[in-house]
Amino acid sequence: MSALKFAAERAVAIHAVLTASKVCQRVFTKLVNGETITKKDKSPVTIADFSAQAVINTFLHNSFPADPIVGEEDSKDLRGEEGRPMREKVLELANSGLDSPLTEETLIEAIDRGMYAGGAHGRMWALDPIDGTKGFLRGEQFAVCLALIVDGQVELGVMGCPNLPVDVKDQNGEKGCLFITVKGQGAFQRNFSSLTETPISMSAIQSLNDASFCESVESGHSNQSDSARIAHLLGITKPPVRMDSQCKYSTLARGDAEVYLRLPVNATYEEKIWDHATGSLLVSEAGGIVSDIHGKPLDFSKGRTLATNSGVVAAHAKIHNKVIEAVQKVLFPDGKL
Ligand SMILES: Nc1ncnc2c1ncn2[C@@H]1O[C@H](COP(=O)(O)OS(=O)(=O)O)[C@@H](OP(=O)(O)O)[C@H]1O
Ligand SMILES: [Mg+2]
Ligand SMILES: [Mg+2]
Ligand SMILES: [Mg+2]
Repeated sequence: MSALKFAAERAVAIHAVLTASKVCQRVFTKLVNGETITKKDKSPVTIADFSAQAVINTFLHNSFPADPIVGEEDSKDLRGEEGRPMREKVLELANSGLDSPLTEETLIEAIDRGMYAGGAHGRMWALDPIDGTKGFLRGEQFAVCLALIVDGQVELGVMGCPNLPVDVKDQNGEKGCLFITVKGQGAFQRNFSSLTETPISMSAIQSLNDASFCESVESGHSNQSDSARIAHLLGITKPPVRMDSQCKYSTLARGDAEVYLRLPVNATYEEKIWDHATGSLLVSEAGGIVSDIHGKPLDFSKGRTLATNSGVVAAHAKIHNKVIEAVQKVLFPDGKL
């Protein structure tokens, strides 16, 4: 019997994401105070974001040296005298997850291997070393997200969610979930503490009255007043589940919520491919449909951003159409785009 497609990539991605997730957990328990810097776009970045990107890029490079990587972070703020204090901490942390230690030079090289421009041809990895950095800093949800994209199609995704309860019904129980998906092979959940993978699928609710929807904690990332109006129109009565990061996608994929709305807050923001690659495949392999607010599939072939899409709407395949109709009614009441 031949091995399943992308078996080697799957194994490497699992090991890389799990190792990076544990590095992030170590950072959180040790610090975090005073270890944050802010990029020009005002988004926070911590020593954990850099260390996780260095660790994952190193694993990828060791196993698939020809594969380019589209990673969120770059080493600009770690360079020179100014960057020294942060660089030294990142080096120590990254090396805590690696068998062969990096030097300052190879650390910078590893991080900057994530600067690929993306595009429609060939293989590439998309990496968000910490998605939901704000959630990470608050001690809430964040996710380490890695995806393999081939010719513009997401083929594989692995997501580490260190703070996500293994069982939604036991919020104080064990935390730390790994989600794994390969196109055509389904979606799976594993606990950090166990090797057993369990298939997951979305819940097929009978009526939207029973549905719950997920959205960002940050109102600057998704328009929460529009989503409240859409929920009302759909007859959704439960309050929104506000959660940081791509944990929203895994929450849908394992059946804990039915709809994910990410509604543009301004006309110029382009969603980043690393913010959606892993999560969108998880949801579609678990029985859902992921599109933009117009019902158009997300197009990962346009470079580092989803330049031709606007927002995100994810829902069970049976109700996705209805959700898009409501989104359009609320966002474009005159039928004009
Ligand atoms: N204006 C705007 N609109 C939409 N999205 C934006 C915007 N600005 C930032 N970002 C990206 O949001 C990523 C965090 O995702 P979430 O909003 O789901 O989580 S959170 O509520 O911010 O914690 C966050 O990812 P990380 O930087 O990896 O945390 C950003 O890439
Ligand atoms: Mg960021
Ligand atoms: Mg992100
Ligand atoms: Mg990030």
